[in-house]
Amino acid sequence: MTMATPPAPSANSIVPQIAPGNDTKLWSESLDTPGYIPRHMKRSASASFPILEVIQRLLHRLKPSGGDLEKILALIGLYQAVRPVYNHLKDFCIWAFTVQVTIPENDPVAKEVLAWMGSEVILNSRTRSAMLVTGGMQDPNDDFHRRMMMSRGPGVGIDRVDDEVLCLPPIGTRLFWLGFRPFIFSRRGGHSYRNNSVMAGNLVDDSGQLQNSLTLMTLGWSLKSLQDFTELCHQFKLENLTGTTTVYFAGGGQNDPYGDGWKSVSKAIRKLDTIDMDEAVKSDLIRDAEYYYSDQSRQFFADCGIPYRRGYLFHGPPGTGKSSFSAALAGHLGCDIYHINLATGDISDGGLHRLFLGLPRKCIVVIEDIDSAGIGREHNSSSKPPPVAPDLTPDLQGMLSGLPPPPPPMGRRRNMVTLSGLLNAIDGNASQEGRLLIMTSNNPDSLDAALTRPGRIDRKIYFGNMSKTAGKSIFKRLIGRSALAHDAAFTMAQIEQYANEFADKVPANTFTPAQVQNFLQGCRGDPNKALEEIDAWVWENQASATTATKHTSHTSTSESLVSNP
Ligand SMILES: Nc1ncnc2c1ncn2[C@@H]1O[C@H](COP(=O)(O)OP(=O)(O)OP(=O)(O)O)[C@@H](O)[C@H]1O
Repeated sequence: MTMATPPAPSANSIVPQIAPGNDTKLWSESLDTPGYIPRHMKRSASASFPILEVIQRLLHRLKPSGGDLEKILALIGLYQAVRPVYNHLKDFCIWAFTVQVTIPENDPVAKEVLAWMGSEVILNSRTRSAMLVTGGMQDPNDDFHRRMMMSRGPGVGIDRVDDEVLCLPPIGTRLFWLGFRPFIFSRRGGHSYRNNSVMAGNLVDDSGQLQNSLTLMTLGWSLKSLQDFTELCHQFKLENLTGTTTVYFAGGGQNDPYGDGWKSVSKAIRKLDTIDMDEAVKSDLIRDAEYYYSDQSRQFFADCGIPYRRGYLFHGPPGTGKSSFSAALAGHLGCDIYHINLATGDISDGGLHRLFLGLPRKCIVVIEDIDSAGIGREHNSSSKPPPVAPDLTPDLQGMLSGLPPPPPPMGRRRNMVTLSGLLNAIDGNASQEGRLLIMTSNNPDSLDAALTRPGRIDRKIYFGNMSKTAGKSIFKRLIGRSALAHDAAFTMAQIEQYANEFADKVPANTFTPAQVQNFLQGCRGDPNKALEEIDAWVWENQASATTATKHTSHTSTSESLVSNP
């Protein structure tokens, strides 16, 4: 009798794997159990979601009985039912008992709020998160920026003197108190541009929330307390930012497709006495600007119903101090300066209008090199159409004269701002009042008369080449000061004499202050080197300077188109 032996399993045959410690019966039972998850799948799920592992272990330890499970499920159900009620109640309370304001982050007010929050809340409390912003240190003696630096933060020992590291509130929400009043500050970031719409130049996401913005909320029924808070932030900036001017540049470019933001940087104030120009013209202009911002003048504009605006045109060769004087004037008046460069070609009419809408009431706006922005006479609808070939038939001539203007030459971008767009932005009905507009130009004759008419431009000031007096003063500033500070061999009287000699050697009204400044910088504070090398420098540069400035060889002059009221 032979016993039938079961065939030995071959290496390729499929044999059910039995987990160690389980017998075959258990294995086959569990396979039939509804909802059973094989162990290897559990393991890979736990590896992907470690939280599942934690929950599984917790449940295993608690071993909830059927009753406990019911209670847990009931609690979850209750939470789900109560949550919408709670949300509605919360929304109602917010609506009924609080006031809030939203400020786009590119608005100057937002910068003031962020600076106050950074200094008074973030650095003054046991904060656990902050946003650090690095920028070039403009003035190492600037007290405000040192106060805002991380070195002052609790427990942080960074003491950087080369770079400025500002500590600002991070994205998120923060509660703080001003006296007995609670405030909620929220800072919202931005997402991709793709799914956003634009509202008044700002990005809005799908839920209607303004991106890159700040929201301030407090208890009450009137916005007064929030207005008071923004005023406090403004005062804080004025008190702490003494010695600096905030310079804003119109955004625009690949990273800012709407081109409507202001980017800012803090700079040490340039003093007016470092600008060399005709003293009479300079002081007349300063008096005019001071008067414009006086209460008396404000009242005059209001009483007469005249829009409260003033405009200057600074013209003259490049490097004669137009931009430098504008910056110094802003520092003198204690206001910020806003630069717009239309020649870059990436600001549209709409973008320019929004830029002007975002200006504060007291500021200086500089539209640089307005002639090179391509908004000349050719854009004026009243200007003559370009001549068409006389040998064409009258029909063809008529067709050609109606064609749009030809594309700009290769390498030059077509300007996106039109003359009417510019005029509308600077003094249209919706345009902001209170600003002092300065247009700078190297070639004012090419400007459209509409742009420079009285009311838009109230004063034209010519910035010319360097006079003898200016030559003396620039020598004393760039060479004399440093020589006196570092070399005891020099006396004031000697420097005065050297300055006179230097001024005599540089032909008057021939070179721009920028050219002479460049030469003197190369002398590294050495008066003897400056006097030794100036003759050769003049000889080398005079020919080109004379050709370039043949028509512009006189110092600053002022033409008052409209006298100040
Ligand atoms: N009148 C001046 N007094 C003192 N410094 C001057 C003067 N003019 C020019 N400079 C110096 O020359 C440099 C260029 O000056 P700035 O940019 O103000 O000239 P600009 O007339 O505005 O030139 P552009 O027309 O090219 O904008 C600056 O560093 C400035 O310090």
